[in-house]
This record gives sequence, C-alpha cells and structure tokens, in this order.
Amino acid sequence: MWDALRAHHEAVKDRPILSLFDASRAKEFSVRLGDMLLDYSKTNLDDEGRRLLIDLLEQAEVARKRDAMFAGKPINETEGRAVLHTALRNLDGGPVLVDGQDVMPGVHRTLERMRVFASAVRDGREAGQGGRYTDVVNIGIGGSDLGPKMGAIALAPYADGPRIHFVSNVDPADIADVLRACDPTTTLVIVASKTFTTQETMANAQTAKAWMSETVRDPAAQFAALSTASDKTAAFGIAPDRVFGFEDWVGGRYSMWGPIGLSLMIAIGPEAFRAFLRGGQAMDLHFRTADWHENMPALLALVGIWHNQICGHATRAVLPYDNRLMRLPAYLQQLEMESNGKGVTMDGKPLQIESGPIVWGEPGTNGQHAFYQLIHQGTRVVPCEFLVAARGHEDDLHHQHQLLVANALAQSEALMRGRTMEEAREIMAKRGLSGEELERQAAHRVFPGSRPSTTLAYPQLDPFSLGQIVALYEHRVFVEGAILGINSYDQWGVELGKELAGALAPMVQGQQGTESKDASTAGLVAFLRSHGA
Ligand SMILES: O=P(O)(O)OC[C@H]1O[C@H](O)[C@H](O)[C@@H](O)[C@@H]1O
Repeated sequence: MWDALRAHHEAVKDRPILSLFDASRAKEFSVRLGDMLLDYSKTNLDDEGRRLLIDLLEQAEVARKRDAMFAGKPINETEGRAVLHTALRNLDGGPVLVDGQDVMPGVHRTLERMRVFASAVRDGREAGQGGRYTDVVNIGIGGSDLGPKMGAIALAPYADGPRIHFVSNVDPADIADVLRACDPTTTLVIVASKTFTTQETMANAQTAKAWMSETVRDPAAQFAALSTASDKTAAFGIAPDRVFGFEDWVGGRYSMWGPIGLSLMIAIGPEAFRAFLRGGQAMDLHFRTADWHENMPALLALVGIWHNQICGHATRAVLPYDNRLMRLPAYLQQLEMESNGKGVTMDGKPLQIESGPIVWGEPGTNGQHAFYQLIHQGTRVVPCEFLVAARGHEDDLHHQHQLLVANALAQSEALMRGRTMEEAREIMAKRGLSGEELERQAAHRVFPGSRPSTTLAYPQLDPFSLGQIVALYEHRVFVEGAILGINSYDQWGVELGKELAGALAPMVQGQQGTESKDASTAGLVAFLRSHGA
C-alpha cells in the first residue's frame, strides 16, 4: 500500500493543486462535525489518493486498534497500560472496563471532588491565611503544564476566578517571576505531577513551600496536589483530601481532562470545564462511529501521513488565527512529537518509514510578519494547518476579527495559487521596468504556489469547541501512530537526558570531577564553573 501511494504521488506531484478544483471539490474534500468544518481541499489529494490512504488505514486495522483503546485494553504495550484519557470525558457514555473493573465511578467521584474544591476556591469558602485566594500557581511541566496553560489562555474570556499562573522550568527565573507577583497569604499552590518525581517540579515545589513558610503558619493547607502517586504526595506533606488522584492509564500529555485540569477548572468554573469535556466527548463519539470518509480525526491523520511519509515534507506548521490559541503549537509539539517521534515499531523492529513530523507554529497574523517568507518562497514545502473562528469575543471590535479571518483565508489562497513569472513580469512592467532589470526583479516576485494547507473553522473558541479541537488532535495522533505501527503512548526518548542530568549535577556543583565526560562536555562544565556556575 505504501508503494501504491508513493507511485500515486510520483504521478501527481507536479500538477497544480488549483487544477483539481471543480464544482464539487471544496465540498467533497471537507468534513463537518456539528458546526465545525475541516477543509482539506487545498492539498494535492484526489479521490484515488484518498482511497489509497483509507485502504492503508484499513490494512493497519485502525478500527480494531481504536476499539481496543476505548475498551481499556493495554495498548501501551511497552508499559503494559491501558490508554483511557477518553474515560475522563465519558460523562454519560456507560461503563469502561479495565481488567474487568468499571473505572467510571472513580472518574465521576474525582470530577465531583474537583468541582467541590474548585467552587470553594472560587467563592472563598476555601481560603488562604490572608483570606480569599487571589492567585493560583500551578507547578508542573510537560503534560502537567502545557494542557492547562494552553487551555487557560484559550478560554480567558470565561475566566472569572482567581488569577492562574504556571511555573514549569527548573530555571529559577520562572518561579521567581511568578512568586514576585503573588501574596503568599492568598496564594494556592497546586503541584501537578503524574509521577511526583519530576526533578523540575519537585525543585519548584520545594521553593514554593519555603516561600510560603516565611509568612504562612500552615503552608501545607495552601497546597494541593494532582498525581497518581499518593504515597509521594503524602511524603511532601499534602493532606489526602487535597490530593486529586488519577490512574496510570492517563498519559501525561493526554491528562488535561482530569485532575491535571484543576487549575483550568478553577479559572473558568466547573460548568465551563464540563462544556470542555463535552466537546471532547462529542469528538470521541464522532471518531468511533463516523465512516472513514467523514471521520475528521482520521482524515486529518491521512492528510498528515500523505504530507509527511509520502510527499516527504518533514515539518507541519500549526497556524491558529486565534490569538488565544498561542500555546496550541507548543501543546501539540508534546502531543504529536512525544507520541509519534519513535524509531521502532510495536514489535521492536526499526521503523521503515519516517516517524511523525516536526510540529511548530505561531498564531497568525504575527507569523506572517516573521517566518511566512520561507513558507511562501523557500525551497522546502511546509504543509500548513490553519485554525480560524468565525467570531471572537470582542463584539465591539468585530471589524478587526473580520480582518483576521480575511488574512487566514488569504494565506491559504496565496500558498495554493502562487504567482507565475508571467504575472510577476506584468507587475514589473506596470512599474515601468523593462529588459534584463524586469526579468531580474520579476524572478524575486514569483511564488511557486501549490503549497498545501488545511483549514479548521469553527464558530467561536469556547470551552466546547476547545474540547473538540484537543480531542481531534489526540485522535489524529492515534491514527497516525496506528498506521505507522508504533507505540504512541510511551516516551522512552526523554529518559537518557534525565539520567545524564542527574550525573552531571554534582560535576556542575564542583563535587565531582569530569574525567568520565567527553572533552566538549568537560570543557563546557569548566567554562561555566569558571564563570560562576
Ligand atoms: O507529570 P510528571 O510525572 O511530572 O511528568 C511531566 C512530564 O515529564 C516527562 O519527562 C515526560 O516526558 C512527559 O510526558 C511528562 O508529561
């Protein structure tokens, strides 16, 4: 099937995307879910390409794998775990069994505890030594940071609780800048760590505890923890009623739907958080039941496979024309690159094709004035994924939102259409140029065009649509990983650096020599130490 797809790509790769458009293409290469629309017509995919991709998906038994995931089978084979973040938003979808046990009663219980706690923090029944909480500091990194932070920025118009801050980096600059703006007597610190062993989070949690101890009599009473490791949260001194636990079948980068989302719930309120879960649940239902031809996550995944593994485009730009999705690219970097950046298949054999793509991006229109030059005229093709809402939240500034929408659509059009040498010559001639100078100047104004993009459009960035968007990308990652035959749910690639950092710390601190290190590393340690490290 891969060969058939490659042959198909060879046969069609030089045709302009624009030439594919007939009366029905835009409709036939779009998919709707409720009032959300994914348009993938501005790609070089045709009926035959899509058919081959769906065959590939069927050959990879994606339906069986999907059903195994939703049924709580241990599909994370290298860690022997189920993958059930979908259970966290399965609000009324019936039982979900892991080893014969229904996990839903526990999910509902924890969600209810979160609701009670978040409401109490928001209305002041739960307060700090100095009174009602004004600030909440979420200390966590990776999956214990990116999701709630992305969500809190995305849903800022719904935030009517205390201010929420995020500290992730072990760089003390991060926590110092946040704590400087907070009053310890009215600050709630949430330590978010699935394992409760992550070096950065533990260091920051200790720093926050020391900061709080200076002014607050019982600092532990102003801490809460989100973790699967209740023994470790207890050892840190956090009372069990302030610990919100979850199970090992929730992967870190898939965890914002449960306790790791507590800071987001405090910011926007339990009701809006529930709407976010509902959005995720709606996407789950769609993913499980829609025909592949109409299945949004599956089609987005197939477009991804086409661009990355077949066309050979190594990167994928995520370009939200929605400023509050400014952290979505960072969130997706973890979701996609930590999930599908793997070089071996499930059975431990080397992967014979490229692994998942490099994901990057920035909100539009900012990026237009920075890196779009390369996207339009550079020699590498960068498939672009635009996101755009019909309406913003600033009704009195709707005219500006309309400019935003026009820019999003203009970019995808420009990428596809390009500008020929003929057109460039005409422009230069109108400016009074001729001869060699006209030729030279015109060449710089040519746009190759036929650069592929998709556009995800939705009415407004509200909690429900954010839930749909996040679940859409989660399932896209699942489908791409299932087609590649890799395990999308482990992350062994982050281990080696952690181990080496542990070994290097005493050398940086000057307690150990660097003889065992290569000359570059030893030289850098010596340089940094001589300058005060
Ligand atoms: O939530 P924690 O256990 O502290 O883990 C935080 C993060 O660190 C790890 O190194 C993993 O790469 C991430 O997948 C994880 O989200």
